[in-house]
Amino acid sequence: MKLTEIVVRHIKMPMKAPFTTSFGTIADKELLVIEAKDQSGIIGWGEAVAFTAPWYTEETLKTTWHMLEDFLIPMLCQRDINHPDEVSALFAPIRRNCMAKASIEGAVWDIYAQQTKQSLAQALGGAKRQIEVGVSVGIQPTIEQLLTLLKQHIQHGYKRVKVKIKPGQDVELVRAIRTAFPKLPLMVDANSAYTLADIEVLKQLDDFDLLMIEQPLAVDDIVDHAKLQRQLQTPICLDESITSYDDARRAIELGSCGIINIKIGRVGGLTEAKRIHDLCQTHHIPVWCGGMLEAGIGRAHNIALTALANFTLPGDTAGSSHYWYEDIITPEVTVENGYIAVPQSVGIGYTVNRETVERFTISQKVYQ
Ligand SMILES: O=C(O)CCC(=O)C1=CC=C[C@@H](O)[C@@H]1C(=O)O
Ligand SMILES: [Mg+2]
Repeated sequence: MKLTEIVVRHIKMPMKAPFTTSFGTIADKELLVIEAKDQSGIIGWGEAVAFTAPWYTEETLKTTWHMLEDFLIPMLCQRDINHPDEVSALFAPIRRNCMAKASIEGAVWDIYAQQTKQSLAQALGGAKRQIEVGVSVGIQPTIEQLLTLLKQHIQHGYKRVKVKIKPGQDVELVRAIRTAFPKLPLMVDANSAYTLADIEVLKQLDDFDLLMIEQPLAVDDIVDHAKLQRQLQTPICLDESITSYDDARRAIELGSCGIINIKIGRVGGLTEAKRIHDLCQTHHIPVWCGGMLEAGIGRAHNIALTALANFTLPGDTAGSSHYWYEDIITPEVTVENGYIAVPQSVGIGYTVNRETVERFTISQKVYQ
């Protein structure tokens, strides 16, 4: 395939409920929609998931667009590609900027799946017909509001719930949840809010039968994560620390985690996500698919990836209506009894609704 035209659209979508973390609140999600066309007219879709500020990783929506415009699109446009795996090899000389790379690589995978008349899940090697999903809950103003929300999610059938913790809002918060929901499959995400000095607090979390503790320590500290894991019974799940196959390899070798959260954007694309999945499978490390409050295109990519066998834990890919009044794909992603059906039609398996995308578009640019 040869990409002959790429359209980048900056869109802004109002969220049904703002998502609050210790770094701030996202009330409207801004993202880039990537539309790539090959020489035969097939269109593939990708989504750039970086936030507008660099608190989760160093990338932002603006840096993503800069990387696409000045480096990645010129490297890719008009070049002959036999398989999407070649894209990450082509981008290898560019350091990091994983979300920028993943956005356009995802569109190439979509085109490839259509060319080879497979669903994206099949093209990746995924055989699951349905995937188990959980939900991630942002910080709530009070514990009562959090418990009310959790009750709704449990009634909705989500297979597990993830809540945010930070120093001062941890042990007692988890105790309150456990008291209200003794059997709830529950995990916590700290987004790097702790250091090894907090080990006594983190050890107390072992009392609550948590599925895992996500990213307790610094992003670049797999050594301290290994020290912490040796003292905890609860598995550590790494999120921000894993941006590549090699990060995962080192973390596994050191014993820094028992579980890995794979986000396609964070690791630079579907090819790298699949490599990390395969590596973890070999080492008996279960994985699950993280979320970046994706619109429908990113959500479709997450679903396809999760169809791979070692995604044995429910991910954060909740249904479209959990986030959006209106998603940009038809049909929207729906969850039934905690499952999403993996589309079997060719490509991402959902149709991008151009009218909706245009309504949400702030600016756009065409590259040839
Ligand atoms: O997409 C979702 O619903 C999951 C969102 C989510 O939990 C996160 C998204 C981005 C940054 C974090 O706050 C958090 C995470 O770390 O996984
Ligand atoms: Mg996380």
